Amino acid sequence: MNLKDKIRVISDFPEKGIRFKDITTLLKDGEALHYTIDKIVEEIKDKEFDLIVGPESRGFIIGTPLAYAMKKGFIPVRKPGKLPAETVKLQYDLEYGSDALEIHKDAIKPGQKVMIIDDLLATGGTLRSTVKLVEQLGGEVVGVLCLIELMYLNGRETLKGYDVRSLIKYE
Ligand SMILES: O=P(O)(O)OC[C@H]1O[C@H](OP(=O)(O)OP(=O)(O)O)[C@H](O)[C@@H]1O
Ligand SMILES: Nc1ncnc2[nH]cnc12
Repeated sequence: MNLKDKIRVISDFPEKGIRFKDITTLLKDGEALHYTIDKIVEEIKDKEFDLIVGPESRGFIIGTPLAYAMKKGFIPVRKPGKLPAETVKLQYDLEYGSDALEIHKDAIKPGQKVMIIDDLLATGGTLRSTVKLVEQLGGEVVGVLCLIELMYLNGRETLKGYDVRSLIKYE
């Protein structure tokens, strides 16, 4: 299956000049969704880790079924004000705009091994912040996996030294 064919590209959303990679067309296709999660499992099965961490909101969509398939716990990293217990917070820049992310302080025990998952790597701001939040709690990031990588934005430059993998690349 060619997963790129399942992704819809929408020009000038949410701003002029952005070519938005819309995964809802992949998600609504049961075969494609199943195949996607299986492919990610295959891609990271050489890694040993305790937890999967995913940023809101599309990181939840990919990260939770993956955690289920691999029998790992899932930790949500959320936009500010959403998590109910004590958190640590980080500000970051995006391809369009800026935002902040939070994680529960007690989500990860020092020394636990973490795989970070998201749907898409653009500038790398989101995943870089997610890495920092995990490390602030003493977690060890063993890898970063994104379904889609926008190569032209060089997001992996912000993640130098980490094992960054992606399934679908846009040049
Ligand atoms: O590499 P970056 O430049 O940080 O961009 C990538 C992030 O942008 C999108 O999320 P967004 O913040 O739009 O939130 P959403 O998942 O709730 O739509 C996408 O799901 C990634 O998390
Ligand atoms: N071009 C893009 N398409 C979809 N999601 C994104 N998040 C950041 N940039 C994006």
